[in-house]
Amino acid sequence: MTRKYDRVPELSLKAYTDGSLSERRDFEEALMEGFKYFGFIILKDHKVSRDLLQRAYDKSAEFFALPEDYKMQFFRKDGQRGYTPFGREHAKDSKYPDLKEFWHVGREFDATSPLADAYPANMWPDKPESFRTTFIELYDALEEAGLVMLEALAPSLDVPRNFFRDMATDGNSILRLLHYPPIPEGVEPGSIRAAAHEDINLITILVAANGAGLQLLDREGEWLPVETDPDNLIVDAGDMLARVCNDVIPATTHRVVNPEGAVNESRYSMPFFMHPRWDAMLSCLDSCKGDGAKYPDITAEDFLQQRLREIGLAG
Ligand SMILES: O=C(O)CCC(=O)C(=O)O
Ligand SMILES: [Fe+2]
Repeated sequence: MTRKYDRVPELSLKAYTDGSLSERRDFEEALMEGFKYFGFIILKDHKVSRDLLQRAYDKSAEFFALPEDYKMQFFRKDGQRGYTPFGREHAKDSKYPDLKEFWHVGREFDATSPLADAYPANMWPDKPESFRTTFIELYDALEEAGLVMLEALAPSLDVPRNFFRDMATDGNSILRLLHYPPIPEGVEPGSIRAAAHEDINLITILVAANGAGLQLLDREGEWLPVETDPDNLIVDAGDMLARVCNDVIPATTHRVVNPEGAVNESRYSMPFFMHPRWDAMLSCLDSCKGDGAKYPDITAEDFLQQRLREIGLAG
C-alpha cells in the first residue's frame, strides 16, 4: 500500500510562534493534515530545554530504581496521582497488563484556589532530591507547548483561536513518567510494554523516549514506527478531541512493542496528557457535524471516569 506520506510530519513550533502570517498558516495546515492522516506529528524547535529533559529522565530513573516497598507508599487504587506498579494497567481491549510502571503528576494548586478540590492532590516522594521541582517545571513547560498546539488547531476546525486553549486551561492534565523495565522472563506471550490503545484526552505531548518501540496504526491498518531525535516532542490526538470533532481527527491507536534481539534494557518516556477542565462539556463542533453528531454530549470528568474503569484504574 502506498502511503501519502512515508513518515510522520515534522513541524517547527518556532515557525508558528515567531513566524510570518503565511508560516503560521502553513503550520496550522500541516498540523491538521498530519493529525488527519497519522494522528501524530513531530514537533521540533520547541522551548522545552534539553537540560530540563535530561534532568527529568535522570530523576525518573532514580525514582524507579528505589525499592518497591518505598514506591508502593504512593500507590492509590485510582492511579490518578503517584505510583502505579508494574502489571496494573491494561489497554481497554487487552487481557494482559502492560509491562510498565509509572508515576502521575497532576496540576498543582494553591490551597486557596477554588479548583484545589476539583482534582486529586499530588503526592511527592521525599527522594530523589528535587523530584518535585523538576517535574513541576516539566509539567509547566510541556503545558506551554501543548496550549500553543491547541491554539494552532482551532482555525482548521472553524472555532475561535482560544476555544481548545480555554477548554484546557486549568484542565485535569497529567504528566506520566513511564518506566518499562527489561522484559522479565516468563511473561505471558502476547503481553507487551503498552498494548494498542488510544489516549483518552484531547492531545498528548510526548517526550521522545530513550529507546525505540513506539508504533502507530496508520489508516491503512499497518504499524508504523514513530522515530525521532530525543530532543523533539511527539504530539498525538486522543479520544476527547475525536469526540468533539466527530472523528474528523480520529484518535490514533498506538502501542509500545518489546525490544527485539539481545538488547533488553529499560525504556523511559514521559507523555503529558492534556485534558479539558473537569466540567467542560465534550460536544460535537458545528463545523464537524456532517450528517449528525456520532457521540452524545458528556462532561470531560464523566468520560474520563468511564475510560479509567475500562483500563482497570478506577473502582
Ligand atoms: O512510551 C511511549 O512512548 C508511549 C506511551 C503511551 O502511549 C501512553 O502512555 O499512553
Ligand atoms: Fe498512549
